[in-house]
This record gives sequence, C-alpha cells and structure tokens, in this order.
Amino acid sequence: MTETPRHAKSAESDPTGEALLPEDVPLDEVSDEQIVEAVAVHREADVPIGETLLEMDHITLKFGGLTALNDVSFGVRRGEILGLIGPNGAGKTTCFNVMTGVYRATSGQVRFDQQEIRRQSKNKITQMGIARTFQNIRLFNEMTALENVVVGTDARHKTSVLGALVRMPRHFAEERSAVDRAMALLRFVGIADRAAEKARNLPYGYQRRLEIARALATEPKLLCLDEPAAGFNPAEKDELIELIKQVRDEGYTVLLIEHDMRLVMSVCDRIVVLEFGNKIADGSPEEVRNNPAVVAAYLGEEEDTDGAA
Ligand SMILES: Nc1ncnc2c1ncn2[C@@H]1O[C@H](COP(=O)(O)OP(=O)(O)OP(=O)(O)O)[C@@H](O)[C@H]1O
Repeated sequence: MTETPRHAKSAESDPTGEALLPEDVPLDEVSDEQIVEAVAVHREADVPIGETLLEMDHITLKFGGLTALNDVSFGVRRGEILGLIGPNGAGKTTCFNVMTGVYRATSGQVRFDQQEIRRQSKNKITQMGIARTFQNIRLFNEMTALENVVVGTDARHKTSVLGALVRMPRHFAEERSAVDRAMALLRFVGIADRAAEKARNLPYGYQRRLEIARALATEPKLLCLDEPAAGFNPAEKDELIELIKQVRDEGYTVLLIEHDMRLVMSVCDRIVVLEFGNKIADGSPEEVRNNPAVVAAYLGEEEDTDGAA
C-alpha cells in the first residue's frame, strides 16, 4: 500500500470549473493518464492511508423484535478493499444503510473521516464522501449513461441554484467540467462507447458499471459496492476484479459486499464476516477462510439452501 494515492490532489487544486480533458480531441484519443487525472479523487481525507476512515462502533439496529445488527464494531482503513460477507440475512446491507444514513442505529456510533455521522442525513453523508451502489440496480432509466453520471457530480457543484438559473460563467464552467469528468469516468469503467444510450437499453453488465461510475462521480472517499458481481459470468467477474483494484489504486477506499467467494478472496485486503447480525470474524482472506466459525456459518447455509448459496 502506498503512502499517498497516486493521483490525490489537495482541495486547493480542485479543478472544478476548468476543462479536465483537452478540447477538440476525441475521447478515444485522450491518453489513459489524462483519463485517470480526471477520474482521480480531488478531495483529501483527514485520515492518513492505512488508518481507520470509517468506524462502526458497537452498532446495534433493531427492527421491532428483530436485531439486524448486534453490537457490531469494525473499521474500514483508508486505501484498502474491505470485504463484508456473511450468509443471507446476516446484516450486510443493513450495515451499508446505517453508514449511508438510510437507517439510524438504535445504539452505537458511526465515525467517518473523524466525524460522527450517525445523525447526519443521506445527502450530507454523500457530500462528506460516502457513495454506494445497490444490490438492485438503481439508475435513471430514461437518461443516457452520460447524464446518469453527470447527475452524480451535482453533489459536488459549487454554483448556487440562483447561479445556475441566471447562468453565471461559473455554472457553464462547472457543466463543462462535469461532462468531461463523466466521460472520463465512463471510459474508466469501460463503457464510454455507449455514453449516449439510455440506461434502460444498456446490457446488464454495463448498467452495473454505470452505477459504479455514477457513485465515483460524487468524488467519494469511501465507495460501498453492494453485490456488484450479481448476475455476472466468470469472465465478467474477472473484469470486475480488475476494475475494483484499479479504483483502489486511484486513491479510493472500497467496501464490498459480495457472495462470490472467489471474487472476495482475490480482491479483498481484509474481510469482516457477519452472521445473524453478529460479527464472527475480521481478518485477512487467509485467516477468514480458515476460521472455523466462518466455515460453520457457510456450511449451515449450504444445508439450509440445498447448496444454492
Ligand atoms: N427495513 C427492514 N425492516 C425489517 N427488517 C429488515 C429491514 N431491513 C432488513 N431487515 C432484516 O434485517 C436482517 C438483515 O438484513 P440484510 O438485508 O442486512 O441482510 P444481508 O446480509 O444484506 O442479506 P442478503 O445477503 O440476503 O442481501 C434480515 O433478517 C432482514 O429481513
């Protein structure tokens, strides 16, 4: 793990309002370096690389009589890919919902980049730097792929609504910058060739990648992916592994919920395992693979579901 992400820039050098890609050059002729420059994180986290960026601290969440999370504590370290795994109903998506402000924990604290966020709104948490994708793809189906990503950049715009209405120069500059960045993101995730197509007409694999591009458009410090490989064939999964590693290498921190063990074991630096709302393991892929409680949890699931898990 490197000391600083390769392309991280300071907030002062945030190029919002400037053209990010060379003008009058077709996108497929823009160099990979320039694409990465436009994609890379433009804001700094207060937490150094390798230290805890997000902390779930004794989180309990009850839905009436059901305890979905029971005193769960774990951290996501800046610069890592952390896997969050466990049998169906273990509480993985509920963790994402607690982190992103969809659910408020019954007790416990959530700290992100050194701030308590348990009582923050979803929008505020997005602005602070947590982005996510969903188990069931959620795109603006009637918008083009490009528009879906441009919408994601809105969270970071500096022009006021009034500025946009009276069409101030800054608004035009931001628009240009947002389109540039969105195109760069589409190329980064490998779907720039279908930028002008409506999301609903894209192949399934493209839609999943589009969700990742849209999440990255908010310039997150932490990217949470909820089963990004669901419905993928082995070749598509291999491509996704490469993409997730590339995302991490460009300076993002990644939290990944995934059922496919081959994918999880090959991409994650560390893994947290939940079962029935309890954390049962936290360690390297090797440690988790050999943990008897984890083996038992998954064997139990195979028996329950006739091996379908
Ligand atoms: N809004 C809700 N109201 C009531 N119960 C809920 C709600 N959301 C989740 N649960 C319950 O909380 C538990 C954990 O669900 P969660 O979706 O977090 O599991 P998961 O680990 O993500 O499962 P899967 O792998 O199947 O997606 C389950 O028993 C689920 O039924």
